[in-house]
Amino acid sequence: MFRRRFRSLLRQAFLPLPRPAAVPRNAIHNTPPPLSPRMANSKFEYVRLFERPDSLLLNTWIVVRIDGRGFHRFSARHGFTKPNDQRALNLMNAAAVQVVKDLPDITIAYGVSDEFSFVLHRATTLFERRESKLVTTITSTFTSWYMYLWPQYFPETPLLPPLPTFDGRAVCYPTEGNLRDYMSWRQADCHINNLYNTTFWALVQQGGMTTQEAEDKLKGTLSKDKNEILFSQFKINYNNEPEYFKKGSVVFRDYQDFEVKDLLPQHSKSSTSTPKEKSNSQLEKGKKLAKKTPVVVEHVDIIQDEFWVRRPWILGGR
Ligand SMILES: Nc1nc2c(ncn2[C@@H]2O[C@H](COP(=O)(O)OP(=O)(O)OP(=O)(O)O)[C@@H](O)[C@H]2O)c(=O)[nH]1
Ligand SMILES: [Mg+2]
Ligand SMILES: [Mg+2]
Repeated sequence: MFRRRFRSLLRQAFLPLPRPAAVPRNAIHNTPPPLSPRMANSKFEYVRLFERPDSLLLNTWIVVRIDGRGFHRFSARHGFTKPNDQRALNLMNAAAVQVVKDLPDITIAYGVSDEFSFVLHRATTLFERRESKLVTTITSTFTSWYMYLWPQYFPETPLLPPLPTFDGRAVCYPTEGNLRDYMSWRQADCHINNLYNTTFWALVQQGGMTTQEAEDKLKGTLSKDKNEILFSQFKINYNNEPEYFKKGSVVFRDYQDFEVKDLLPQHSKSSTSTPKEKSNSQLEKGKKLAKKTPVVVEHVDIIQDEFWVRRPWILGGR
């Protein structure tokens, strides 16, 4: 009796693991599968089983951030002025405006240096929220426009290889608070880098230091120290530096007040305050309105509440 049970346990322990249902034998052994009515197109179609679904989590804010590849070298090769090249920043902004115009689901974008973050509304269903499709579309649309618009912004400077390319990534933020913190993080980074770069290049260009000497001087300094160096040595009041450089660039649709009511969720008159589902015609109307609304670029604070409170459609629409 005991021996029989022991044998059966032993048998069970060595039973082969069940094969995962989704991966057919032919996918592993590279032999053509038997044709089934569902795979009637060609014997090769089974290779689709290797593709993985990559839809981003529902009901989360999607941020696609693109960043220039090797722009340290690219900017030197094309003679960008230091620390900020107005033409280069204008070109980045112009390309970003085209991306926002092309994709109405982008509610806001923020750019600094060689990067841009594009925010897709948490309700978006664009490309079924497929990560690779969103990231590659936004990145390549931006890159194409950057190349196309180059001569307008650098009429005297031909574009030289290696041509500009951008990488892209998507991150989902589950709450409005997380998204606001992300945007604040990028803008705070802009301020920190700009203060550093402004002081660094003042020491080099006006103070006659080598880049190594300037780097050594700034090592371990705080913001107030850099402000002090700028003011005492170069009579530069950092607060008076252009907002463009201090705040970066915020790109968004500038709706008029009377249009905003069409964009925000309507609350039903019943006791519950759940927003009503929008009908298809309302959604279409919203899309049309988005298409004809000007996309603007501003250099304003997005860390404090004011920007968001004054533009409720950015986070509240849909
Ligand atoms: N002179 C000048 N350089 C700029 C300007 N904007 C961006 N850059 C350069 O672009 C670089 C962007 O930094 P990163 O994105 O961290 O570095 P990267 O060289 O692009 O390298 P990867 O992004 O890792 O490929 C800066 O360090 C600058 O060298 C500008 O307005 N003027
Ligand atoms: Mg870069
Ligand atoms: Mg960068």
